[in-house]
Amino acid sequence: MSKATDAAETDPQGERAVLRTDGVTKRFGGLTAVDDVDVEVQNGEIVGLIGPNGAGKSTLFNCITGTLNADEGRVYLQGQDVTDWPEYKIARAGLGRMFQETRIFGDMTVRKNLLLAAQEGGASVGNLLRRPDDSLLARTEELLDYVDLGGLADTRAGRLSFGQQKLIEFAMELMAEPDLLLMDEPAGGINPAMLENLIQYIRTANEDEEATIFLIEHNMDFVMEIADRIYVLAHGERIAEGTPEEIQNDQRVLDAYLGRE
Ligand SMILES: Nc1ncnc2c1ncn2[C@@H]1O[C@H](COP(=O)(O)OP(=O)(O)OP(=O)(O)O)[C@@H](O)[C@H]1O
Repeated sequence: MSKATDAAETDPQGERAVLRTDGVTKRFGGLTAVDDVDVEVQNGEIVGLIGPNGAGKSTLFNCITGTLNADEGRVYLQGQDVTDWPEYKIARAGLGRMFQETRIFGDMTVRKNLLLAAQEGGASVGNLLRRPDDSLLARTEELLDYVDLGGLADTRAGRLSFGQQKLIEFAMELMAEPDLLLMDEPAGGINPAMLENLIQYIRTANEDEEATIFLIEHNMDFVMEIADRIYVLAHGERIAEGTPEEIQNDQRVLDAYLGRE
């Protein structure tokens, strides 16, 4: 491969960013669901993505993961241009995604679910080779302890509550040691009493596991408490970026939520 080709496949600007999108645009027929959006997530950050219903948040996530092809713009993961890569290859390059619904195997034990996740995750193929089985099992226990579910390793996953299943799913994602974890409404459907715990679990993973996290969230209290920085989309456009405090005091954001644009 020539030097020139190499250069074209790397991020010309944000080498330090785990994720950078440059002018990502996605249209569905006449509707521009994501309009020229730039976002950047640095290593170790927890970044929120908010906006009213239909703002384009999920579509932007889908363009990042390769579930959808952007019509315009580029997506860089760890400085590498992954825009035209298939979804599985982007996942293997270190991008994890946690959906609102869980993908747990209900008939299997919690431990088995975690071990399977380690095998599935792209980065973890290498991990499996590097890690002896014992250490993979130890890792399972460690992650279950993180989310205070250590006692449930031998329980059938289908017997757990929705909130517990979400925590298992979170632990499953961490098994693959992603460079970046995209989370789709982690607080959705979680019992309000458990929300503080969830914030703590995500923070611990961020600090101890160096998990970099980009999350869509409708629960404002939750996202304001957990995020280092927040991006706001409305009608596909990025209308604001800043700390939770800046975002809460941004008139454009208030207007967008009140439908006053
Ligand atoms: N596959 C699709 N085909 C046609 N239109 C779509 C498709 N996916 C999304 N849209 C439209 O694109 C716009 C953005 O949708 P998207 O789901 O990305 O918004 P969102 O911010 O995630 O919304 P919500 O918070 O309600 O989940 C909406 O108007 C939606 O109807």
